[in-house]
Formats: sequence, structure tokens, C-alpha cells
Amino acid sequence: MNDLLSKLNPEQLSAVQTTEGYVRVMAGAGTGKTKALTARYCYLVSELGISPANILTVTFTNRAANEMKARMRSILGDADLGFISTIHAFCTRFLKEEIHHLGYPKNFIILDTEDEREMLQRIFADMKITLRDTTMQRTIDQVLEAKKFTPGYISGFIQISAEELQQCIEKEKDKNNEIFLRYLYEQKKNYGLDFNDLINFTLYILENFPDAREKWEKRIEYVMVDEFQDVSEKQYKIARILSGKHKNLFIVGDSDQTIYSWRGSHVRLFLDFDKKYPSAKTIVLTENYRSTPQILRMSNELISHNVLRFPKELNAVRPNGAKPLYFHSKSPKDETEWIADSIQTLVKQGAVLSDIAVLYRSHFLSRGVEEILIQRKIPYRVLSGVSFYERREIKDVVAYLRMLTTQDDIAFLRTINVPSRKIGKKKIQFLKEYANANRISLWNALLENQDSAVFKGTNIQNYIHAINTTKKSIADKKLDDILDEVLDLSGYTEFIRMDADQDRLDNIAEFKQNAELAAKDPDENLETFLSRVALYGNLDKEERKNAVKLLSIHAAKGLEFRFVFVTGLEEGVFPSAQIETAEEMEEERRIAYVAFTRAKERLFLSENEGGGSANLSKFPSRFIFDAGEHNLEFVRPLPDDLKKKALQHIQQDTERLELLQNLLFVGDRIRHAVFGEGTILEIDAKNSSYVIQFDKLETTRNLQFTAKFERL
Ligand SMILES: Nc1ncnc2c1ncn2[C@@H]1O[C@H](COP(=O)(O)OP(=O)(O)OP(=O)(O)O)[C@@H](O)[C@H]1O
Repeated sequence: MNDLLSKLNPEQLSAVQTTEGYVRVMAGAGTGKTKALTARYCYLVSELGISPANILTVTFTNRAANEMKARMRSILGDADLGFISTIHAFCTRFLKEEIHHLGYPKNFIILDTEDEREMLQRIFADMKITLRDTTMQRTIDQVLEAKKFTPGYISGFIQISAEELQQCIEKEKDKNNEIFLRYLYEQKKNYGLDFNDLINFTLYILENFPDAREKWEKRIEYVMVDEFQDVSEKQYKIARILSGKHKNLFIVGDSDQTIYSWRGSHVRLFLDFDKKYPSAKTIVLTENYRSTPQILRMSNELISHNVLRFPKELNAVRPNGAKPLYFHSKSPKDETEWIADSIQTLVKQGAVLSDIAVLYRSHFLSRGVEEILIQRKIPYRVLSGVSFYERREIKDVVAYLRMLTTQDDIAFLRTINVPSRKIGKKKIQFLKEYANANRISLWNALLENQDSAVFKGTNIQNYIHAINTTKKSIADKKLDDILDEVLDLSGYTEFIRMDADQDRLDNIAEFKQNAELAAKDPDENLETFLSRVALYGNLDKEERKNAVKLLSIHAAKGLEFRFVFVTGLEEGVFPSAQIETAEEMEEERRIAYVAFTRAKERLFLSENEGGGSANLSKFPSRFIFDAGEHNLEFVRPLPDDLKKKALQHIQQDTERLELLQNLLFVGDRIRHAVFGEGTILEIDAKNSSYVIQFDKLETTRNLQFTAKFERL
């Protein structure tokens, strides 16, 4: 133990030894927060003799919980470390003991996101809901998530019986309410709890059953919350209640690394901790052990542009290194080639591939990097999610293209029932038998049997029509138009929109852009394009240890690498085009901060003029300028004209965001000097205007955000 403590700096030591009361540790990136938390746990158990059964340690991911448990085991030996867990795992354990209060059995079911989607799909089918009504993602965001956040939701849900729910469903007129009620009915019938409800139920029991609360308050003598910057308000509330008796609540994190606001976290929870608990002690860790002074300097400068933060300057312990290298390029190809060149140079200089990580804001950006690494035979692993060409929607799209050329059975089986055309197993079996007997492909088997009674009531005509029509125009059309045509006619475009998963839409948009680029090359046609793509899809799947790591910035949270590349630093990509308020822009800047501070020795930043979707601007990201040009080494200078335009664009966009910050809301009443009183019906953020219905006018008016009117 002494050995463990002797390695800590005075602030870390204070975080470890201040065991009693409310303690907030503001730990800058790379300042050894994980080390301090582990040492604190050890200190509580080994030095103070507290039992692990009385210490709750909440981690952000299962991975973090497992890592911490492994470290603890190596120090403490065998002990029940069950209370080192994610909040969801803790809630599950809590509910196993306490859910009987609500009349639920101990073996309730946990519904994961896939289960949630499947349930919704069944509900959509029962209600005959189509794309015209809503989409899957919209329903999840606006119906399930939103309604589960409303104040009375949980008590209502707990108190109502399945039968009463059934009656409510029958009476319900509003479609969204009906979807929600049906979802709750399914949950109730199966005793199923989704991730939101694991939290909701725990909180409900803690707040409404004093016996249960007292038992747990007594049991949990110390509460420690890691990565506090990303916990939601409800999770925080659970921690607060559990620490209500012993009053030992320790929170650690970095408010500059809050990147999960979309899941309900908020920088303010961390910043206002001392207002909630005036006796709270705040310890700030600023000695950074991870990065060179050069990497820190530019990261410090970047984050200093945020207003909502706890100001702190990190100091580097490591010796000097080189300035972060910034590469501006003309095209996506130039950018990825530069990345591959730089990786090869690093390897020549003695780096191993697994020391190198390529980080990106959105998954679709992995495509270009993956392609060049494959071409150069540089092994890599996609750590967050699936490689680009292995993604379901990309495989579907490629299969549709193959139905225009090879019409092979694999492409056929992948596309025939996506979207659903009522072709089940039996019909496929019929086609397989027919094709085998006649030694023809499944596609030809379908063509020969299209009028057979077997296919009555199915939608194969639409499939056949889509393929045949598009096929006819291959010779006259551009690659990207062919792609659009077959996806539109086959109903695939509508199908994927229905899913409305932004990642999938982005991936398809990226694939289309690739096709668009290929279309400009006179040597490229559908067949050459497909064989090139096939190469990327058929990688050997061996688990490679010595490989470059590709991952999203969100997945890189908490990790560190000797060499870090951040790609796609363009306005509209990073920061994303979807940012609509100054506060959201601060979150985006924190994401950049997390990315930059992952690097230990050298940071490589890049962007290109030809990136992003067609309708986005192609300027270098504001984060390059925020980080301070003097802190960067430019591989080549930015063209003056481009820089001027980029700064102008950034200035205008900043003004737009500031305006949006002071925005009025839908439903607000206003008075205009000429039109009189009216109600805001819509906010058109893209055009910076309100759609207003004035009481004395028949039709609506679009007024600029800057227009003069007063709020009533
Ligand atoms: N007192 C110390 N002396 C030497 N090295 C340290 C010390 N504390 C931490 N380190 C090293 O600094 C690096 C960063 O530590 P750690 O991963 O715990 O940081 P962190 O605060 O969790 O970072 P982030 O929040 O950015 O993910 C690790 O390599 C760790 O071993």
C-alpha cells in the first residue's frame, strides 16, 4: 500500500486520503484520475479496513469496471468486488433484491436496444404504421425517451395494471401516445425493463420505500463515481440518495470531457456540486503525465474557448516533443495518403503499429482510412463498431449493385427480402430447389416463376422491376445515379430512412460520395468499382495484435496512444453540421479536446477541401484555429484566400449560434409593431427565421431571428 501511495503526487494523495465527506476531484485529461481512484479504493479497504461490500464504485463502462476489478484483485486478492460496476449493473443488482416492492418477480427481463427495436417493429406492424407516420429512430427519441423523462411517468407506469393499460390503448386517439402505451403494455406483460427503467425503477423504490432506502443507505458507506462529467441527473440522484446517511460521496472526472449530453449528462452537474454541498472539498489534478508540453499547450488553448467550464491549466510532466502536425489537403485521397505515409514513416522510425490510433468524429469517416491501409497492406483494427465495408447497410447497397451485374445468389439472398417483400423461408426454399434442378441462379429461378401461385401476395414485381429497369440504363448513366435509381426503385432508400439511424444514413451518404468520385474517373465503371469494393470487404478476420487502431472519439474516451491521428477536421464534419446552439458547440469542442489529449508523443491533424457531403462547406475546422496556429506545425501553409474565407464562415456561424441561444420557443407569444400579436409555430434554424401566425393575418409569416418584436 505504501508503495502505491508513494507513487502519487500531493493532489492525488489528497484525493486518496480525503475519504470522509463530499469530495469533488476535477481531474484534467491524463492527470492520473484512474490511478487515484484505484489507490483510493485500495486505501479504504487495506488501510481503513472498510469492506468492499460497503463501497459502491460507479464506472462509466463495463470495460472500466472490469479493468478496475482486475487491478484490485491483483492487490487485494479474492474479494467480492460486485459493487465496482456500471450504474446499470448496480441497478440490476439492487432491483433483484427490491423489485418485489413493485410486484415484479426477481427474474425480470432486461430489454436491450435490439429488444426495444424489435418490440417497436411489432407495434408498428400491428398499428399499420408506415414511413408517412413516423420512423423508428424518431419514435425512440421523441416517444420512448422523451415520455420516459416526463415527471409523472414512472409512478403512472408502476401503478397501472396490464389490463388497465389495454383499456387505455383502446381509447387512445393520438398515434404517438398509442405507440407508447403499447410499448409499456409489452414491457408490463413480460416484466421487461429497458435501460431507462432500470434507473427509473431504482430511483422510484429509493424515493418511495423508506425501508429499502434505509437498508441501502446503511449498507453503502462510501460512494465513488468515476467519469462524473458524463452521468445523467437521475444517476446522480441515485448516488446522492445512497450516500444520504454516511455522507461520503466522492466524484471524479473532468468537466472539459463531458461528451454525452445527448444521454442526459450536463457539465453543470459537475460545476454546481459545491453549490449542492457547500461543505464539499474540491481537489484539482493538473499534473499531466500523458502528453508532451506541445500537445498540452494546444489542447489547453483549444478548451479555453469554452465558457461553461472550471478553468484549469494542465502542466506537462513529460519532456518536450514536436509540435502537433497539421496537414491541409485538396482531396480526401491526399489526406488519407498523407496519413498512410506518416504511419509508414513512424514505423520506419521504430514505432509499432499498435502504438498508433486514428480517431474520427463519425463512423463514416473510417472508409477512406480503411481503404488506404488495405491498399498499403498496413494491418488495422476497427475498435469501435464494424469496419466500413462490413456494415450491414453497406453490404446491402453493394449487394443491390451486384444484382445489376453478377446477379449472384449471395447478393440475391441479401436483397430479395430487404425491405420485406413477404419472401419467407419456404419461398426461398422453393427457389433453391428450382434453381438446383435447372442449374440456374436464384434470380433466374425467380424470373421463371414470377407468375407462379407461390409468389402470390408478395412484392417481387417491385424487386424485378427495380433491377431490370436500372440494369437497362447502366450504359448511359453515371455510377452514382445508377446507385440512386436501384435503391429508390427497390424501396431500399425508404426502408433505411424508416430506420432513421443517423450513422447508417451517413454511411450510405459516404458510399454514394465514393461512387460520385469514381464516376468522375473515365476508367471506372460499375464492374471495376464493384471489384475494388469487393477487395475492401474481404479482409481476413484474424485478430491482429500489431495493428493500427481505428476508432471514434467517443470510444477513445479514457484511452491513450503514443501517436494519434485525428482525421476529418472540417467545418460541417467536425464540428458537425448538426450543431444548433453555442452550448452544443462547446460540447463539440470538448470532443475535440478529448481527441487531442489522447496523444502521448505526437498528434497528427488533417482535413481536406473536398470532404463532407455535397452541401457542406469545405473549410478547415474552427478547432484548428482555436488550438492556436502558433502551436501547430503546418506541413504546408493554408492558402491565404481559403483561410480568409474559413475565418469569415466561422465568424458568421458563431454569430448564428449566439442568436439561436437567445431563441424564442414554439408556442411563445410575441407582438410586432405592424402585424400585432401572434404565436410562434415553427423555428427554422437553417434559415434563421421564425414561422409566425399573427392573430389578424390569415397566413403565416417568416420573420428573421433579428427582426424587431417583443415577447409577451
Ligand atoms: N503520479 C503519477 N506518476 C507517474 N505517472 C502517473 C501518475 N499518475 C498517473 N500516471 C500515468 O499517467 C497516465 C494517465 O493516467 P490515467 O489514465 O489515470 O489518466 P486519466 O486522468 O484517467 O486520463 P483521462 O481523463 O484523460 O482519460 C497513465 O499512463 C498513468 O500511468
